[in-house]
Amino acid sequence: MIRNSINLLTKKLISSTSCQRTRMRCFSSGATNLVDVNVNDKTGIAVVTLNRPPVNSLNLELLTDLSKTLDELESNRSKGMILTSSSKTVFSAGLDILEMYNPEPERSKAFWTALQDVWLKLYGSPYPTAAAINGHSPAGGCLLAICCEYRVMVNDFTIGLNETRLGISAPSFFISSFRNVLSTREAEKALTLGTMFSSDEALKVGLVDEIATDKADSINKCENFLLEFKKVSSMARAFTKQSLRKKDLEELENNREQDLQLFLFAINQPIVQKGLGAYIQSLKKK
Ligand SMILES: CC/C=C\C/C=C\C/C=C\CC/C=C/CC(=O)SCCNC(=O)CCNC(=O)[C@H](O)C(C)(C)COP(=O)(O)OP(=O)(O)OC[C@H]1O[C@@H](n2cnc3c(N)ncnc32)[C@H](O)[C@@H]1OP(=O)(O)O
Repeated sequence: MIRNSINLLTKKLISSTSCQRTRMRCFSSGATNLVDVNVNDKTGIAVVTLNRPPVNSLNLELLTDLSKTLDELESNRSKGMILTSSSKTVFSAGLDILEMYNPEPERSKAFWTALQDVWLKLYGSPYPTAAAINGHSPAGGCLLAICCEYRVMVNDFTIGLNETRLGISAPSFFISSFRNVLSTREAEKALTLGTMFSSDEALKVGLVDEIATDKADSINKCENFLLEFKKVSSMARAFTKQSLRKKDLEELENNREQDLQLFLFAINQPIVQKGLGAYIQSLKKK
């Protein structure tokens, strides 16, 4: 994937004049409506909205749609992407726990592979990315946000990688993108404690970059961030970002099968199944 991106950057260099003239058109993410894409014709910035009520939990279908969307943005030479949610209170509840409970082997494999794909494409995207976090963002929800280069969070919600609170360790690619945002010290403290930060705490520690009053304000602030790149060569920008993230990206790319087997092994442990069952019940009893 990194090689593909570098090839793409080289092609961009060769045809940079015509690229700059290209204007992006609206497109849909595919057959379902789990991801809505809205491209601003004037700025070329795409607002990508997760749309899987009630809490945007990331199941195979949502991840597959998101992955396709990221492919389309890259092939359309997107000017930038803002990731947000159609829910009023939840950005994303993280991985769909039902994908891990009583797992069906082939589906679990496809599910984790789709998550790996999304992470590689979002974390390594050549176009600039920002998250308008308009609701709670635990675990896999936080993962999507930290893959982006900038985060604006609406007040009064929570965000964090809380896996240890659920009795598991965050997978290594979750950890590497978290450490890309926070200092190693802050990341270690938050990951081991499974801290869920309030919007204000997240701002203080640097997990988010700005606070917004509502969704529209968060999108507006993300857009302002992305528009700053108008002054910067898109190729130089993308190359710099990918160079900084290269080690993390290669770490997963070179160990995808091992990472998959670790996930399959973990979810197939009886003790994990028992814990997942209890957790699902606790969410339903709320
Ligand atoms: C838990 C994992 C344990 C073990 C796995 C073991 C090994 C696996 C190895 C590696 C993978 C590890 C990686 C994990 C990363 C993850 O992302 S795990 C998911 C973690 N997410 C959460 O813990 C969030 C749980 N949800 C909430 O806290 C709240 O729902 C939330 C604050 C997001 C919203 O609150 P609220 O608006 O009040 O909504 P409800 O709580 O009432 O929920 C509405 C319905 O949605 C269902 N639901 C909520 N979250 C999930 C989810 N993540 N997956 C599936 N379903 C979810 C909830 O049950 C309600 O359903 P109902 O309407 O009652 O049928």
